[in-house]
Parts: sequence; C-alpha cells; structure tokens
Amino acid sequence: MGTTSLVKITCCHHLLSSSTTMAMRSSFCPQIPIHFRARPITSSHTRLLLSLSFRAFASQASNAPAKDEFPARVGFLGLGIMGAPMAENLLKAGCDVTVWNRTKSKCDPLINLGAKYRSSPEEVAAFCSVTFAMLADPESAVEVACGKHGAVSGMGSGKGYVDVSTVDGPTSKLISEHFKATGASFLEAPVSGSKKPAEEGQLIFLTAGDKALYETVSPLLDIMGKSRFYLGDVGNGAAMKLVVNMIMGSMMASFSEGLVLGEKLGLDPSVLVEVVSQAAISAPMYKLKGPSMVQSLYPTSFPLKHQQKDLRLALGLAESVSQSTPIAAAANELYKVAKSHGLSDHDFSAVMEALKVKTLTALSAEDRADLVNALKNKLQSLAGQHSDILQTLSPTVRKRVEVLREIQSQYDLLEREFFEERATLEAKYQKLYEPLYSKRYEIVNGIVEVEGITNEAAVDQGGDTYTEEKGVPDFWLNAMKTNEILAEEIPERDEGALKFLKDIKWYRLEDPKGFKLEFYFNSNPYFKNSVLTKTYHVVDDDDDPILERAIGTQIEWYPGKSLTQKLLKKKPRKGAKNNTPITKTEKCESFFNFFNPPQLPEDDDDIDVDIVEELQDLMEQDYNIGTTIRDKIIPHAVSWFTGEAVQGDEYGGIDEEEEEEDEEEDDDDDDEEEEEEDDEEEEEEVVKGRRKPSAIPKRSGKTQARNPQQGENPPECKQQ
Ligand SMILES: NC(=O)C1=CN([C@@H]2O[C@H](COP(=O)(O)OP(=O)(O)OC[C@H]3O[C@@H](n4cnc5c(N)ncnc54)[C@H](OP(=O)(O)O)[C@@H]3O)[C@@H](O)[C@H]2O)C=CC1
Ligand SMILES: O=CC(=O)O
Repeated sequence: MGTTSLVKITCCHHLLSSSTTMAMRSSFCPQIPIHFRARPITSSHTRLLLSLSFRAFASQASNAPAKDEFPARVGFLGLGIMGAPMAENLLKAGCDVTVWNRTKSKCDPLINLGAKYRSSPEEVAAFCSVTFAMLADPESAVEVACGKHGAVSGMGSGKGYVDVSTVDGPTSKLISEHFKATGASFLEAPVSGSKKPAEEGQLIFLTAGDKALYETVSPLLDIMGKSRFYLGDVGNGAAMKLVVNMIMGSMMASFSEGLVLGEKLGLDPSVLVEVVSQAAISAPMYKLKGPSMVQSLYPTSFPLKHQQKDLRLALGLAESVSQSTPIAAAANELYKVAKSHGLSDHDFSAVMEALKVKTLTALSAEDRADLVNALKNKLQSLAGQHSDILQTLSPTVRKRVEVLREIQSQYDLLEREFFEERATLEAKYQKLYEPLYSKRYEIVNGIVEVEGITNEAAVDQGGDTYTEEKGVPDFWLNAMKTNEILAEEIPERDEGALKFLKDIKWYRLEDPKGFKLEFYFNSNPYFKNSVLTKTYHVVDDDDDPILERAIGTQIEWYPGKSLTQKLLKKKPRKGAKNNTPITKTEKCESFFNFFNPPQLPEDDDDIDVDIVEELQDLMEQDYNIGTTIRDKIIPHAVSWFTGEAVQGDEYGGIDEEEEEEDEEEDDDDDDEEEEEEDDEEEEEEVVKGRRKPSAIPKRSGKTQARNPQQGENPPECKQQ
C-alpha cells in the first residue's frame, strides 16, 4: 500500500514530540513535508495567523491571500456533531461555503455565519467545485451521494467530492464509481478525532482516492485538521479508519470493565482513572472520558451507535481477510447490548452501562428460573381469555398443560437467543458475501474482464464474429424475468428501462427494523435517478414480522417517459363544439410501481372493510416481491440469469390452479376494459404493453404463504 502523509504540527499546544513525529515519518513516509501552523483554528484572528503560516510554506511562496488557494466554492453536506464545526472552520477561514443538511434547522447557525444554503445535495454539488460529506453511516452516505437529488446528479467533470464519513471500503468504492462516471473526482477522507478536535481544527484525515483532488483540497483539510495521510486507492482510508476505531472501541470497553470491576471491589474510581492516566497504558481518551464516566455521565461527542457501526464494519473487514478479532467481536456485543438499552445516542463511553445491566446470557440459573416464572405469569395473564379452556379441563390434565406452558416459556427464551445469534451470523455472512458481490458487479458491468478473454474469443468455432459487448448485457433484467413472481411484474415496455439496471443490493435496518433494497441504474433516457430504493419497516423482525410501512423512491421521469402512467386521448363526441382531443393520464402496470407502494391510510376507521383487505393483500404482495428480490435474486442472480434457479425453486412458481384462476380473472378484466373503451371512445396512445393496465396494480399469483429462503412468514399488516 503506497502511503504518503502530511503531518502538520501545532507549535503552541498539542505539540507532537519529535520522537512521535519521527515515528510517524518512518512508518508512513520517508519524505514527509511538514507544515507548521500557529494555533488551532478557533477565531478569525487565529485564522489570519494560519493563512500567513500556510502561505509561508506554499511552494510558490506567493503573497496572494491564502483564500485564493481554496477551491472556488466549497459544499458541505451533513451538519451533525462533526460536520457542523468542520464547516464552521472552513467558513471562518474565509471559504465560500454552501451547506445542506437533512434536518434543515441545523444549517441555520452556519447560514448566520455567512454560509449559503441549497435545498438538496444535488444543488450543492452543482453549485460548488468541491463538496464534502459528513454522514452517519454507509446507508446515509450512499443516499446523500447517489439517492434522489443526490450529489452525483449535480456532479460533472472538473468537480470533486470528498466523503469524510466513516464507511466501509465497498461503500466508498461504490460511491466513487458513481462520481467517476460523471467525470468528477472522488476522495475518501474519514477523520480520526472527535467533537472537540473538530471544533479546534485538530482532526486527522485518512485520505485515499484521486491524488489531484487530494492536492486541491489539502488547504481545506489543513483548516479542519492537524494532519493528513494519503493512503492510495479508495478503500484504504476506510480500512485505516475502521482499524483505528476497532482498537478504540475495544479500549473503551476494556476501560469500562476495569472501572466497573474496580468499583465492585471497593476501589475509588477517580483514583483508578488517575492511575490509568499516569501508567504506561495511558491514553488521552481515558483522562478525557474517565472523570465523567465515574459519575455515570456520558455527554455525547462520539455517539455510541457510530462506535458500534464502526466495530461492525471492522469485523466485516476482518472476516473478508479471514483474520480473527475476538476482542473486537466481544466489544461489539457489549455495544449492541448498550444500544438495546437505549444508549445509541449517548457518548460511546456509555458502553459502561451495559456492564451494569444483566443480560440474558449473563443470567445465573436462578435468575433464569425467575425470568421463566415471570414470563410464565405474563403468559398466564395474557391468556386470561383462554382460562375458560383451562377451566374445562380436569385438574390433572390442567396441571399437565401448565407444565407444558412452562416448557414453552423455556423454549421461547431459547428461541429469542436463537434469533439474536442468527442476526449476528447473518451480518457476518453478509460481510463475507460483499467482496463476491463486488466481483460480480465488476464483471456484469464490464469494469473488469475475466481471464482468458481475448479478441479471438469473440470469434466462435464456426468462424462467426460476435459484436463486442461489455460485461453481461441485460443481466439483472433477465435474472428477474426468470423468476415467475417477478416476471409477472415486468411488462415488455419496462424492459428498455430495466436494461440499464446495473446492480441490486440490500441492507438490514436496525432502527426501525426492516430492510432496504437499492437498485442502481446507469444513466438512461427514462428517468433521472441513479438509485431507486425500496424500504420496508417492520415491527418485529424475527420470524413473524409485521409490516408497518413500505417506502419507495419517487421516480423522476423524463418528460413523456413515465412507464407507470399512460397517456390517453379521448375523442370529442360527434357534434361537440370543441373538437380538440382531450388527453388524460392513467396509471398502468409496470414494475416501477414497486417504488410507489400501497399504503394503508393513517385513519382507516371509516374505510370499507373490503378496501382495507384489498390494500392489505397488495401490501403483502408488495412485501413478497421485496423479499423475493432480497432472498432469491440478489444472492443467486447468475442462477436466475441462466435459468438454473428455476428448477430448484419450489417457491417462485405459481401452481397451475392459481394460474388458471388468474387467467380467468384476466379475461374478466379484459372484457370490462373493452366495454369501458367502447363507451368512452378512448384510444391508447402511448402504451404498447403486454397486458392491459388497471387502476390498482394487478396482483400476480397468490401471496406466498411463507417467505422462501429464510423460512420467514410474510408480514401481517398492521391492522390485522
Ligand atoms: N462524532 C465523532 O466523534 C466522530 C464521528 N465520526 C464519523 O463521522 C460521521 C458523522 O458523525 P457525527 O457527526 O458524529 O454524527 P451525527 O449523528 O451527529 O450526524 C449524522 C449526520 O448524518 C445525517 N444523516 C443521517 N442519516 C441520513 C440520511 N438517511 N439522509 C441524509 N442525512 C442523514 C444527519 O442528518 P440529520 O441532522 O438530519 O439527522 C447528520 O447530518 C459518522 O460516520 C461517524 O462515525 C468520525 C470521527 C469522530
Ligand atoms: O471516530 C471517532 C474518533 O474519535 O475518531
């Protein structure tokens, strides 16, 4: 891994010892240029000092104001704990900063300081030459970069995007590809250092990606940070950050364990913090966080949920190279327990609280028995309505049933543990699949060529020459069409647009629970979005999820290109004064309706019970499509593409009886529609679809009784 770094040293305080500097030099780069700076950036006065000192070391040693060295307009997306002070420092240094944040109110303090505002990442990126993003996690980083009105839509050649969020390498690479496809440059630059270093311009940037962009934004990184490392290819910065934070997460968990144990042993916790701070194991973090931890105070600098996210991503990274990291894995569990106790938004030092609560696995046999009894009592009180059944039983049979219920309670406890372990295992394997999905993506889209393909390979044995095609054309379209559930959803007229589909991914969501599908498209003549997403929120994500809500991306169709609506021209009646044809649009069948899912109205008290039932059916069917894509298409895409998956698939098909029923329904629909057309003398102008559209998306086959791969039941609807 080729690494270079620029280490900037503050000469007033936070001074690096010369031995530290030497160590950094030798481990990262033999020829490190060192930039000195007067002070951390806290005021416009000190800013002037910085500008002067920076200029003094600029290679051209020009007297031009340092501002001239900044990219013309700087965008900043994401103004949370870190983003806000980082953007503020840029502003105070005299940069022309334009901000955006999902929660708009967080932009106000910066606007008051002179920042400009744009209402979407796309607009910020279009307006600025360089755009920074500081977002919570991989999902939000992708959303803001590539989602609806994402930054990528405002990008183009000559522009740069610098993602300073902490994400994993594959996410960073994906975002990078999107930007590079527009001709823009991309740099990943996660930071080490928390809220205070962000406020004081003392962050450490771990950058990787486009070297020229790195040079361009270096003056900006120097405003926000005290040092920067250039680590080569995209992914290296993310890896460095995750390794550092994996160490930090374990250190904090271990420190917490020491404090809790010390207290149980009757040691004065403040003295313990002091001893640790003076000992060889000292780290600034212990001195900084220890005093408030002993008072059980956790003012948030680095949210616990982000630390757990970093551990999770680091464990994935370790898995991808088969490296065992048992300490980090144990620490991760502790952070998960802390999260489950509502500590997500507290500082990560609140992980100590997880050691003070009893977890299921930590329960003694006696406690476990108490818990079983408590559950049994709960079950009995809930089962009040069934007590009449018990009353009908003879005392001996009732006694046996009670024992059976007790056994059931024990089973339920174990089952809960099973769900927890399964979720962990699933996350582990998702990470292991990730590099394989990336390889698949690269081959399908012609980004890399497989070994053994030469120009000669384009000529078959009969001497026929094939036209050179990139990757595997129509891969996802054909994979989906081979699955009978999905084939029903894809009329011919959708195929043109679905040919532009280049990848499908899914993520499990934790809060709220559920999952999210992401459909990545090449730029195409149908719609503007490069990513369409579908999110399902469920109430209980174990084996019996209750679907609460489905949310889809709003598709930005180019004029006249919508596949979900048809344009109808109605001839005026004979003899009518005005003979201009009346045009109207009507909803029609399309796979893209999947992104506009059925919703149950908030207040359905006054709604006809049949309509509610129909909506529930539609929601179930919609969820069934979502889980088919998640559980079948994404993991086994090539088997669906080749058709092999069809033979082994006991769930994808519609049985004959159902098919017959459907055909009958179709016939009925056709008749009705013909009648309607005659009455209204309508002419279908645009749609040349395979099937006639209907106002409500037509259902295909019956909703699956069981979710195919994971043995998961389809969700009940909320109102059931
Ligand atoms: N805090 C720290 O000490 C450090 C944090 N980091 C990393 O930096 C990143 C940001 O951390 P921090 O500032 O603390 O986090 P915060 O939780 O304070 O801020 C997160 C930001 O992401 C935005 N966001 C979240 N979800 C979405 C979404 N779906 N769409 C659009 N915007 C979204 C939030 O917007 P909104 O305001 O609307 O919620 C907010 O601007 C994380 O990756 C973290 O791991 C790195 C070093 C230190
Ligand atoms: O990511 C957190 C930090 O302090 O660095």
